[in-house]
Amino acid sequence: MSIEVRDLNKRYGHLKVCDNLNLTVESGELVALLGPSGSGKTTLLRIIAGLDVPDSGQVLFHGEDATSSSARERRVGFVFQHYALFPQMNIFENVAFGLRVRPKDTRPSDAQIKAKVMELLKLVQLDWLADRYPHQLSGGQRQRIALARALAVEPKVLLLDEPFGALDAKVRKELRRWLRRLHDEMHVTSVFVTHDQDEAMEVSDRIVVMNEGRIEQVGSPDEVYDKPASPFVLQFLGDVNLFHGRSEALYVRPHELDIVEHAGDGTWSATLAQVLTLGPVTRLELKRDDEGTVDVELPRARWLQLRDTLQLAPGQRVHLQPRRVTRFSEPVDDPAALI
Ligand SMILES: Nc1ncnc2c1ncn2[C@@H]1O[C@H](COP(=O)(O)OP(=O)(O)OP(=O)(O)O)[C@@H](O)[C@H]1O
Repeated sequence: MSIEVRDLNKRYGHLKVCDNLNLTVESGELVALLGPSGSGKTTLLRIIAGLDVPDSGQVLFHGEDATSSSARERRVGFVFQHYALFPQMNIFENVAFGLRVRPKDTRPSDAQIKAKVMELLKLVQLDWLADRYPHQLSGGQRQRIALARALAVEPKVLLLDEPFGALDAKVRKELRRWLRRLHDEMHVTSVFVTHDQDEAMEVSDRIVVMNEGRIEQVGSPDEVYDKPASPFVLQFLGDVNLFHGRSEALYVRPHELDIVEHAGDGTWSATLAQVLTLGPVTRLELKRDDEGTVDVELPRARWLQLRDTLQLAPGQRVHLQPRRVTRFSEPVDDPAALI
């Protein structure tokens, strides 16, 4: 089931939350809506779901106008950040719920419901928890059950709003990989809201980067990272150093800078201020002559080699060689304000 959004607009008072959005999600794709808080991701997701009505524009499901059809008619499944499982029902009944409340003529038999629920619980690898109650599960397990429950009614489209937002970093990471694998097995067209660029990069086929109600760029994780369409995208997808050229802004990511022994064409000079070891990576903070700072990230082995050969220590002058520079002609006054 493909999804198409055409010329979509939505305002809350004076605030344009969806500003003429156009987007196509292909059948079977997993797409992330990525952007800072307030950029309109959830509103767009809710409009796709049929939970919110746009001021103008259309939502098409499989080429057919669905703008005025209800969430139920659209057959979408949801998973939210704080998905409330029914506390008084055990896990089996939570997953079975959507099937049990179907009208009589389309409701499966008890045996069919049992088979379907157990199949889904196996799919999310939690069939051994069928008799437990939600409060007896960890947060990560609850989100997996929430997903099984959403899938029970065989949705044509799966919509996930920060589904792992409330979980700790390690569990989030595990669930991301797990969601990717699950999607590869199921191929349900899925749209996934996140403000976490690593999550979007790791899970999705394509990323839609949003900012202030507009779509800044749509592309594969590699495309948006390697060929950002705007300074906003570049800065939102990771740390970056900004240098001002004559008529352009030059951006270099910390890991795209190296330290070299001699000044040369295209090198910059700065003073080493701090050295921080972050596992396999060493992060250097340097002071520029214009009072700004530059961050450099080196593999730890490279740092140790440089430190020993160049006798590097805080206070020392060093030469920086960028491996890659991204240029935008628009000068940006305050890049921090964009994030
Ligand atoms: N029902 C509403 N009434 C008024 N304003 C709203 C309503 N829903 C959302 N907004 C505003 O619209 C803007 C976009 O909200 P939305 O939830 O879509 O953003 P988001 O990108 O999902 O942000 P977050 O990551 O914080 O959830 C915000 O400024 C929000 O305050």
